[in-house]
Parts: sequence; C-alpha cells; structure tokens
Amino acid sequence: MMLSDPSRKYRPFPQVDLPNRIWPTRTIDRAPRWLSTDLRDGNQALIDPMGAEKKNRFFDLLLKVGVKEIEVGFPSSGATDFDFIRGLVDSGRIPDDVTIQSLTQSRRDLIEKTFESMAGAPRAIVHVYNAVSPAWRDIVFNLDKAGVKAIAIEGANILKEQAAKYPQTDWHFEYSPETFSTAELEFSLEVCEAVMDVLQPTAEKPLILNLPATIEAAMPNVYADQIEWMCRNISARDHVIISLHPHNDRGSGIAAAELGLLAGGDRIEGCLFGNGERTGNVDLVTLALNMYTQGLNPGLDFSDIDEVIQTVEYCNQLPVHPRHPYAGELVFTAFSGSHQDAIKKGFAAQERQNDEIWRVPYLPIDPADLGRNYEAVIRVNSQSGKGGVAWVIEQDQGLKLPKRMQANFSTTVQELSDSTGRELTSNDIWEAFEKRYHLKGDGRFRLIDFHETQSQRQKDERIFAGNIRIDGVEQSVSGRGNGLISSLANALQDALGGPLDIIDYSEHAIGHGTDARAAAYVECRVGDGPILFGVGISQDVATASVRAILSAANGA
Ligand SMILES: CC(=O)SCCNC(=O)CCNC(=O)[C@H](O)C(C)(C)COP(=O)(O)OP(=O)(O)OC[C@H]1O[C@@H](n2cnc3c(N)ncnc32)[C@H](O)[C@@H]1OP(=O)(O)O
Ligand SMILES: CC(C)C(=O)C(=O)O
Repeated sequence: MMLSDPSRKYRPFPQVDLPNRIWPTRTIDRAPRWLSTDLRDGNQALIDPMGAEKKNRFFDLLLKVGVKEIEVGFPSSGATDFDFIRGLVDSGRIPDDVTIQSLTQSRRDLIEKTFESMAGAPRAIVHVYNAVSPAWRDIVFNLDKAGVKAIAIEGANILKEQAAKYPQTDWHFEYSPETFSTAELEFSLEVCEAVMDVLQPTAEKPLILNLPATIEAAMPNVYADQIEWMCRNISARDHVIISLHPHNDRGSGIAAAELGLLAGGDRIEGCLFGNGERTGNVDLVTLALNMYTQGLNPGLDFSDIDEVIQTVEYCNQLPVHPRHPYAGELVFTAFSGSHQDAIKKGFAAQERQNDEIWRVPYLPIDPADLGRNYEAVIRVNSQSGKGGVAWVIEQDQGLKLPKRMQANFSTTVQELSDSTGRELTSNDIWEAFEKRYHLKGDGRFRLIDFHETQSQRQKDERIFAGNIRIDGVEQSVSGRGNGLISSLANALQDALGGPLDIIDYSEHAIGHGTDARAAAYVECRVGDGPILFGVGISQDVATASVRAILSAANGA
C-alpha cells in the first residue's frame, strides 16, 4: 500500500553542486556517436533472449539503419552469444565502417572469453564494467571504495594484457562505472582516472568512458549536471569519449540523454524503441527523430519505419506501443474533429506554400519521411468532425466537398458512428455518402439521357430536354433557362411541386488527363423547403451537373 508519508521510505535525490553550469545555454548541433546495445542490454532483458537467427536479423537491421557501433553481446554469458559474435567475425560480414563491441564484467575469465570471441575482427571494442555506487559496494560486492576501485584497475590491466595477445585486431576500450548516476561523483571520477592511468588513452586512441544512469533515479537536469561535472573534472577530457547510457525508470530517459548531450556527452548507448532492462534503455529512434525534427541529420535512417518495427517486434517478441513517438501505429492518426480540421487545412496550405518547411498542425514530422502514407492520418469515429470526414472522401474518392456540404454529410456520419459505436472505415463512409446523395440511382429521379440546345427564340436562353425516370416511370421533361442548371431546375418544377432555387454550384476535375472525371456539387431548395445538397460525377461536366441536381432533388 502506498504510504501517506513516503519520506519514511524514500529520500529525495541530492542536487549536484554546479552553480555555473553551462549546459542549459547550449543546443544540440551535431549528431552523437550512436551505439546500439539491442543485442546486449536489450537482449538480456527479453523473456526469451534472441538466438542466432534473430541476432543476425537484428544486426542486419542495425546496419541498414546506419548504426556504426554495435554492442553485439555478452560473449562470456554462454555459447549463444559467443558463437554469434565469432560467426560475425569469421564470416567477415562486419562492414569496414562498423565496429562491434562486447560487454564483460571486470573478471579475468570473462574478459579472456570476451577477447577470444572478437579476436581477428579488424577493429573491436571491449567494454568492461563494475558498479561503483554505495548500495552495490555494500550489498553486491561487500567491498569498500578501495576494493571496488581495485576491481576496475584489475580489469583495465587484463584489457592491456589481452590486447597484446591478439595484435591482429585494433582493440579499443570502454569502461563503465556502472550505477554512475547513483554514485558519488568524486568516487566515479577517481575510479575512471585509475582506469585511465592503466590504459593511457590518447586523443588519437581515446578511452570510451560510459557514464550510465543504470537506474534512473533523478530528474534529467541532475544527470546533465553529473555529466557536465565529469567533463569538467576529468584530467584529460580530449583523451576520452564521454558516452551516455540512460535508462528510463522515471520515464525521462530521452530527456536525460538530450540534456546529457548538452552537458558534454559525445556518444549515446541505447536500444531501438527503448527496449532494455525494466522500463528500458533510452530509445534511439525517438532521440534520432527528435534531432531530425529540429533540422539536424541524426545519421540514422528510419525512412522505412514499418520495416524497422516489424524486425524489432519479431526479434524482441515485444510489441511497439501504438502511441510510441514517431513510430506507433496511431501517432499520425487524428480521430478528433478539431485536430482533423487543422491537419486537413495544414496539408492544403503545405501544397500551396513554395518551400519545404513543415507546418502541418498536430503533426511534428511528415509521415512520408518515415515511409508512412497520409491515408491513415485521419480516421473517423464519434469524435470526428466534418473536416475529417471530408478528408477521407477526398483521399479515397477525389471529391473536394464544398464546406456547407461537408457539414451536411457530417451529420450522417455522426449518426452512423454514434449508432455503431465504432470507428468507421472509408468503405462505411463512402457507402453512407452514396446512400445520402442517392448516387446509385435509388431516389425518385434517375437520369436516362438528355440534351441541351440553344433556344431559337431568345438569345441567351438554353433548353434542357431529357428522359428521366421519375417515381419509377420514364418521363420526358424539358425546361428553359439561362443555362443548363436553370433549364433543368425549371424542367423539374412540376415533379418537385415548386421552384428549385439554386443557391450554390461548383465543380472540379477528379484526376488528370484522359481519365479525368468531373464532380459537380449543388446546394438548392424547393420553394421554402429545407436546404438540399447534391453531387454528380461523370466523364463530362454537363452530365455531372445534371446528376448533381437530380441527386439534390432526390433529397427533397
Ligand atoms: C547493468 C547491466 O546491465 S550489467 C550487464 C548484465 N548482464 C548480464 O548479467 C548478462 C550476462 N550475464 C551472465 O551470463 C552471467 O551473469 C555471467 C556469465 C556474466 C556471470 O555468471 P556467474 O559468475 O555465474 O554469476 P553472477 O553474474 O551471479 O556473478 C556474480 C558475481 O560476480 C560479481 N560481479 C558482478 N558484477 C561484477 C563486475 N562488473 N565485475 C566483477 N565482478 C562482478 C559479483 O560480486 C558476484 O560475486 P560473488 O559470486 O563473489 O558474490
Ligand atoms: C553495463 C552498463 C553500461 C549498463 O548496462 C548499465 O549501467 O545499465
């Protein structure tokens, strides 16, 4: 049960004493080095860790996305990881510009196994870790600070020794003071310096110092302070690459990574869609696309986001949430009326503007950039409005309904969605449209044929003469007017029992070239009856106009 006084059990996280911090004044103006740890930190958190087939598929996906540093596993954990990594090396299928990395505890037998797994690769990173924070010192290792520091120093010495044993590989090293974000900064620094003393990194061959938020325990500004503090206090800043490894226990892994970059981080370790221990590692997809939407090329390519999702879901056997930033199935979809209206207007404005700058309301990124189409952007349910319904009709049928007709049809859709209580498909909407405006010849009036001629009697007078099925009986009707529309309106007067007043008429082409068709819309009323709307579609404009009037007349 939750405590009424949680301070009995939990302590607030201490702030970092960094009065003149500069990270809040910075912006992210370049992409970091990316390391995917999907095949290690992600994999170790799966219900069923990946086997060789899945690991290979994931590896190929990472190459396709453009990740250049890949933590391929924990080779001392067992044969699955070891054999997969050896297989990668032996098959020679690691591209020249890609470096593999493996993780190991700071223990001789495990480090030796790790070297064995990657020996022969042109270039490889061995990543050694040991936890440094008080709870781990006391509880896991039962060692004091000196004892924990000794684990790191010993590990670094073994790294040097093993690298010398396999000179054909260009070895690089990464050291993680695991649990960095919950440890005393001075102690993390002391341990990192001790590792640097052993490994003697240089600007040409730097040591990767990975500063993980192994468990996210504070707000992201605290992590940024910790990173800036380390960057300022490390003795040879240009001899180390500062790597960030945020987890997401408080749900602010992305923010921590971004603020950590402002604070001096050079490299990010994370997983696609944020898989990983507990609530996950930081999500590389979101981070990269956050940069992209600020106009910065992140260096990772998610042009086919659906393929990425498919592969990751298959390999991890975990779903990507439908509302996952940028990627989820629903993140580009608006159901609600005012959002749909704004998006529809936004797309229209986007077409009119003469630059590429993205300004569509409610959509932070162009779905097309991620290989998504616009069809699913607007979906219709009881929360939808006329703009959304009109969008669906326009996308599917090419009909650009006049505004008042949108409102007219929207009432039909509203009734339908209220009565069905579910999302309406574009098929549902089109069927309702055909029914409402009698497009299938099911009303009182149905056109058989017609012709329009110029009056001999009076200049500017047109004559409509046609055969129309009225109430099931074919009849010849004719009427005179100053154009096709008014002459037809007059021709129908008797059958309608009053004059047909045309309030508004418009038309447009559907499609281009020889396949183009015409759509005509009419708003009218019979006498002082209710407003009627009609629509007609045909290969030629005149027939479309006649059909539009009959469609409206059918509503009378
Ligand atoms: C934050 C992270 O994600 S760290 C990465 C975690 N990933 C994994 O653990 C996945 C792969 N791990 C494994 O397959 C196994 O744990 C192995 C092969 C690494 C080790 O297996 P085992 O030795 O059988 O077991 P186990 O992991 O429980 O070892 C615990 C021992 O290692 C010590 N240890 C733990 N971490 C470290 C470390 N980084 N450096 C040195 N010793 C360590 C513990 O103190 C403990 O010592 P004790 O037995 O004297 O108490
Ligand atoms: C081994 C380290 C980098 C780790 O995975 C963590 O701290 O989360």
